[in-house]
Amino acid sequence: MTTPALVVEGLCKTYALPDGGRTTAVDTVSFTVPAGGSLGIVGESGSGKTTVARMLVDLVRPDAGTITVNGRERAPGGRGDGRPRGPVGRRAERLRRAREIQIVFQDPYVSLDPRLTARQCLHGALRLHGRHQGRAATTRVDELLDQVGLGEREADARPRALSGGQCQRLAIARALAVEPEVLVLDEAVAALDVSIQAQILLLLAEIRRETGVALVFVSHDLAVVGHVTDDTLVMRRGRAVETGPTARVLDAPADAYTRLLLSSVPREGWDPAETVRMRGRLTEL
Ligand SMILES: Nc1ncnc2c1ncn2[C@@H]1O[C@H](COP(=O)(O)OP(=O)(O)OP(=O)(O)O)[C@@H](O)[C@H]1O
Repeated sequence: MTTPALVVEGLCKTYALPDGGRTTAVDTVSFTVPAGGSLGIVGESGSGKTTVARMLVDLVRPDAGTITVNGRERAPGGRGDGRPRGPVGRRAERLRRAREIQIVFQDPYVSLDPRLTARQCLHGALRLHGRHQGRAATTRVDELLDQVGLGEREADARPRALSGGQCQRLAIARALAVEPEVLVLDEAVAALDVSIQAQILLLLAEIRRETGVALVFVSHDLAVVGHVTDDTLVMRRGRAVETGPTARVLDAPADAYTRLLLSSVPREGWDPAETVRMRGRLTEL
């Protein structure tokens, strides 16, 4: 059997509250993404999706649990194998971990450097990770631009001269420049028009096929997750309430909360009052 791209076991996170108490954001969440697989993490606002995504890329330190990429366990907080390191060693370890898992956020205008053209941004990522140099780097940048569908004009434009969809393509190319094992997309199409969303979703499916990168797709939008993932994990109040093949979870949800999420999506003959009633029954549980 091939080693899974990502194994997450018993991930927990609580945050301090101003009154001195703590709130549980993520409670014992576990999942596996096979090599080249794609997992959707869905749930309403506040269910803990972003906290999971941020723990995967070292932006939030888990209280407990393990994250294993391609059979190699990531120690919490980027400590690597636990050996003492100087600043150079710590930087090398940080970069090594970044090459395992990359993330694309909702707002590319915030995550991209406004001073750099698309081409400069990609050259910078290759240089930082020592991926390619000289002519090989130029060729690789052209390949990446082509892979995400950015042309000559966009290549020499800065983010403010690009549309939201083009910026998101650039953010995806920058993540791919690092050749990660796992790509996390945190609400990566949420801010885009529906037609642009569709283009980015198709692009991600193509990239997965071509590169074999495993995807973790965090979204509040069940329709989006339905298009790009093999498996879906549903989160409620920090816990995984249901997980399984996406088609099964969306067509025959086993959990009442998943049924509520599905019933909240407007469609022909939709009855919002029934959704409100379902929510009322669920909060009593
Ligand atoms: N830095 C923080 N300090 C305190 N509480 C936090 C912090 N970050 C998140 N939380 C709380 O943790 C819970 C989970 O938040 P999280 O952002 O992970 O949820 P989410 O499902 O991604 O929601 P959204 O889609 O709105 O981003 C929420 O109750 C939130 O208020």
